[in-house]
Amino acid sequence: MNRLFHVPLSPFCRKVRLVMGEKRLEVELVEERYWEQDPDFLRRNPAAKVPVLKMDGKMMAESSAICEYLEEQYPDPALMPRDADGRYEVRRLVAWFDDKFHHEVTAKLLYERVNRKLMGTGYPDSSNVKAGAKAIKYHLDYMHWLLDHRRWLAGDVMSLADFAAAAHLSALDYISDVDWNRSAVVKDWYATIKSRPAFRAILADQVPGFPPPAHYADLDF
Ligand SMILES: O=C(O)/C=C/C(=O)CC(=O)C(=O)O
Repeated sequence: MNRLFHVPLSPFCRKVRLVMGEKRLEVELVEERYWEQDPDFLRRNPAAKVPVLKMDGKMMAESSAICEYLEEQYPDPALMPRDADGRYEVRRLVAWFDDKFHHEVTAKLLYERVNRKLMGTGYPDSSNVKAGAKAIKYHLDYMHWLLDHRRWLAGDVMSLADFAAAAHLSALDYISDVDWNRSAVVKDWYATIKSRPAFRAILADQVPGFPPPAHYADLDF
């Protein structure tokens, strides 16, 4: 059985779960308190980060490397275009969300609150939370601009870029800082991707101290 060492609200773990769900790959989830640096976990990933996927006797780390491995081993349904330009655009946007969006928004809004609570490292820094709340507007506007030109974030077909973005936004949903009324096209894109069967398990996540967002109750699969 495939096994994913993860943290429920980590966007990087969510991205891998979404890709595995879309490709209908079964996986057993094991919650990992990676910040405790347990020696067994460090043996699995000396970088001490989640996600770590155990699959076919291998231990794999780094979410984008994992997702591209899954894409090559299980190409159906495809989450990367066949042409070089299309693949470039998907990779650019995955990096946008996992790097720029992550540092400007997820780390400031979500990690500042959730990780400090989980790890017991004190109270959120309000200047970080304010900076994250300002930055998310710019990012939602950028997504609006992309979706005004294309059906999906990286082009006319759904791709890994959509799952990378949705992984961050679905985690942020737990702290209710996303103004879904800022852009109707972004709201529609989110509703569409969230209705994928791959999202089911993630939407059912129970995170102690962070009840599921109220609007999840309206979802109908
Ligand atoms: O697997 C990745 O792409 C990245 C994982 C991390 O950066 C894990 C963390 O250290 C974090 O979530 O901040």
